[in-house]
Order: sequence, then C-alpha cells, then structure tokens
Amino acid sequence: MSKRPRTLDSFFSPPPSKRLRDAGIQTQQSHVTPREGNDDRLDNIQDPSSAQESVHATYPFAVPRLPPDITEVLNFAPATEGRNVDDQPDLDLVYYQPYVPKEIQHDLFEFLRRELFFYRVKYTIKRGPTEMQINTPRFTTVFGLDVTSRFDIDGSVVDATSGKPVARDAYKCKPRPMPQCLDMLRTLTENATGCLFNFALVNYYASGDDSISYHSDDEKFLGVEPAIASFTLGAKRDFLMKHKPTPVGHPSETKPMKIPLASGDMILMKGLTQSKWLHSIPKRKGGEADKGRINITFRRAMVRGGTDNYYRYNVGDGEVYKWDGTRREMGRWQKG
Ligand SMILES: O=C(O)CCC(=O)C(=O)O
Ligand SMILES: [Fe+2]
Repeated sequence: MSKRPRTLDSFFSPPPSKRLRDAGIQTQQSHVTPREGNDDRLDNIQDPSSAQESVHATYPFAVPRLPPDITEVLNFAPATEGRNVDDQPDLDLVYYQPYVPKEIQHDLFEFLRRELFFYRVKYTIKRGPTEMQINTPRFTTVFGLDVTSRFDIDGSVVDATSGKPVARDAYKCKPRPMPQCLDMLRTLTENATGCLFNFALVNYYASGDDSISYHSDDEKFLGVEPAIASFTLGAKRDFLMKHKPTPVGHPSETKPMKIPLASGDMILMKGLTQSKWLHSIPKRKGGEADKGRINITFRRAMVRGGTDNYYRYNVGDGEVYKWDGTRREMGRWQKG
C-alpha cells in the first residue's frame, strides 16, 4: 500500500496518541469490538482519524469525525481570498465567496445535516404586561464555552486559569464541547482570520418558511467590536443588512444590502458592524430554500452569562431532532 501523501491535515493535527484527547472532548473508538479469549489488541489499533467519533455526557448521540475525503480538501480552505466590504458607514465585512472548496460543499452540508442533533427552541418574552410564546423559526444547536472556563480531558468543565472544577452553580446550562467536525472548521477559520472563537452556533433552515428576523449580535458578553464568522452550506438564501436607525437630525446615508449567500460562502462581520447594523434571513417562497440551508457562526464569548444565554436560546429544554434520511426531514429523536 502506498503511503498517503503528507497533507495539511497531518501538519495541523496532533499525533494519534494525543488526538485521543483533543480539545477537552472525550473521543472513543467506534466499530472496534475486541474478540473474546484472544489478545487481539494489536488488531484493534486503527487509524484514529477514521475510527473515532466525538462523544460527551451532554450529547444525545455520538458525532462521527469528518471523513478523510472531506478533511483533506477542507485543509485547503479558504478557497478564495476574502474581499473587504466596507464601503458604507460603520460596515466592516470580509466576504469569502466561497470559503469552503466547491468539491466538498455538498458533502460537508450533508454530513452536518445528517450527523448533528438539533432543537426547535420555545421561550417566552414579556412585552409590557403580556407574556408571548416564541417558537424559534429554524432548527438550532450550539457548542462551546466562554473564555473563563475550558473542557478538561475527561470532558468536565474546569476554570480556565486554575484548571480546577468550576462550582456546581457556575452555569445554569450544561456546556457541550465542539465535535471534531466543527472544531476543525473553527481552527481553520481562526488561522485564516486571525480571530479567536470559542462558540459554534448552528442554524438549519429546513425551508423558505424558516428564518431569522432583523437583529444584531451585539450582546455585552461578546465584548466590544466582536468578530463573527458566518458560514453558509446548502441552499442559497438572501442575507439582508440595514443600518440601525440613526438619531433624528443625523440621517444615515446608508443603503440596505441584499447578499445572496451561496453554499460554501463565509462572511466575517467585525468592527462596528454588530453595534451599528442589523441583519436577517427573511422567509422566502420557492427557489432553492426548500433544499435546506445550514448556517454556522463562530463567536467568542467573554463571560459565563454568554454561555448560559447561548444554550438557553439554541438548545433549550425541548426535544432532540435528527435528520431522517428516508423521510428527508428533521424528525424527533428518541433514545434507544
Ligand atoms: O443564517 C444566517 O446567515 C444568519 C444567522 C444569524 O444571524 C445568527 O444566528 O445570529
Ligand atoms: Fe446574527
């Protein structure tokens, strides 16, 4: 058998012995069943890059590692150089069109849709005296931990400085480490942008009825001028941007924008973009929206409140959904 050429993947990846403990996540060898009455441990040594899956006490089910045919090509991302889009007041974007190489856009989309667990979060908000129930109009999931903590080798949450377990009530939520498939994309994105990220938020828009309304990701827990890297995989959807209202007497000379984000594209939002602009993915009829679109945003939360917020609104306490390949839709997932 010929030796596989040394790829960028092997350059960035730790050696197999270390890889078993990557990023504070428990990994396990799958598809390896020791035969009884026979010391066959040597037979069971497999290339960990193909044999492991990401597991954690908080995961409803294990998430396989990315197959080598995807990782090998992904290592060559970004497929194009980012283009600065900063020709309007307070706007500071870098647009990679695309970031994910064409050869793997479809397989990466299919992999993430098939292998991740999703939620359809419900929550209530108070508008004056009335309480309103909000049904998030898309599937969501989230992984990560703010800078004050990290995952230990055994998957537990420890203080980032002392390495000691955090207090039982440090978080209201149960933080989840990034599975290898998202962690690899996170590392590549950090290298390409020079920004650091500790969270991956994933949205799945199953059809044109799924959406996100105008908002900005300017929560205090992200710090000042946060950088957010936002990936599109699957269906093309319009990404709308408009400047926040300006005070009376200070009319803004800005134009709203429509960016048709296609599979593989990445848009880095930075500088004043979040504090001064709003963005949305509006509902759409027809077109390719019904093929489904995945959006991944990488962000960096600075305090524990950010971690609680992200899990509350992207995992919640409802049912788990998983892609049903036969019905070709997200279906309720039940243990066992
Ligand atoms: O789906 C997208 O492109 C945008 C998602 C978004 O704005 C968010 O999750 O905050
Ligand atoms: Fe957003």
